[in-house]
Amino acid sequence: MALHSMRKARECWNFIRALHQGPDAAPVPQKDAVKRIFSGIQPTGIPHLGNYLGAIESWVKLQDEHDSVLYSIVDLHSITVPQDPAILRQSILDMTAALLACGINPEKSILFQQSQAKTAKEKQNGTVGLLTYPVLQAADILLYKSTHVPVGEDQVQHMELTQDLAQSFNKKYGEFFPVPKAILTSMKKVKSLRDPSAKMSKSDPDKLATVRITDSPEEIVQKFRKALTDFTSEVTYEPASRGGVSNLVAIHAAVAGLPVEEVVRRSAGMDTARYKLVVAEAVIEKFAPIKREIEKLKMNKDHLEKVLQIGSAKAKELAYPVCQEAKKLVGFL
Ligand SMILES: Nc1ncnc2c1ncn2[C@@H]1O[C@H](COP(=O)(O)OC(=O)[C@@H](N)Cc2c[nH]c3ccccc23)[C@@H](O)[C@H]1O
Repeated sequence: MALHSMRKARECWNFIRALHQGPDAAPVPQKDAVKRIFSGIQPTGIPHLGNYLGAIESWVKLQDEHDSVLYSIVDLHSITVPQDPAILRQSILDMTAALLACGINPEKSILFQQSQAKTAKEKQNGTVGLLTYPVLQAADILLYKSTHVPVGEDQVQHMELTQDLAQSFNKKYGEFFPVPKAILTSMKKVKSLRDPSAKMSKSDPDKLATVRITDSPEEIVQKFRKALTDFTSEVTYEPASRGGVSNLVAIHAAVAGLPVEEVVRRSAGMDTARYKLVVAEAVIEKFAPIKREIEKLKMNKDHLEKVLQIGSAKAKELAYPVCQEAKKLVGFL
């Protein structure tokens, strides 16, 4: 999300807030609410290492640890750039297959399609929330009274706006929305393989920068072989001064499930050229079963559609009373 859009959204919110200035309700301290986990991913393209280590892997753990967990395939967010309808439709199913293959279990969490889980009434009320990306994201989160949002570092600004919106609403109408907290993993910012100062991203024009879950072993080896490091051949973990090799160490530790120190210890005496192949091998091993499962799931379109239909209906059920109560508080109902 470009910074200027973020600023615009904040300006927009301040404007809305100014319009609504009236006698403020007394601030009520937040109670310990039931925990509700919520997160989302855009259906554009195959998830990459950053999505996986920064978000999806922790989503899988969280569904085991908490009772109320929702994951949204945020198709409404994806149309901020032009999308071919047939490709978008397919991408939503592909993302469903990828998330299921990564371990998202619809018995443990609600996996749903954002556009299908908006209540009918809300659609008619089409607000600024549907027009500005960060405000729509805040609406996603607040609509389910979410308390915790597992995301990568790039979403922190959006979380701050969401917190602002929740607090402002509560200040005016009394405690209603929990102020949601971001949950960040140790891999909150997986770096580009070609530029360790930038995050790994789906839209990177340099195809070698981003490792996708479904890349072939050959592609993965090629991408790591070409990963930008420095002129020191030793493998160390010094993110501030050796961003490239440290990113490889962090990825290696995460996919192998080992502490960074252990990974560094095991690579003693190895040069970075050889180490890149070790990391590539670890990533190939991690993604191989997921890749196989994606291929299997993609053959069963009916199943994928069913999962989304059921998930979207459940999400809608949770959203409806929140939406109604919010409308009552505001005076729409
Ligand atoms: N290089 C990286 N390193 C670590 N984590 C990363 C990296 N790249 C991506 N991520 C994380 O992956 C998740 C999905 O990314 P999206 O860009 O689809 O994510 C997005 O575009 C959101 N705006 C989607 C969204 C819409 N509504 C929401 C409500 C709650 C949470 C998220 C959403 C994210 O957690 C993202 O932080």
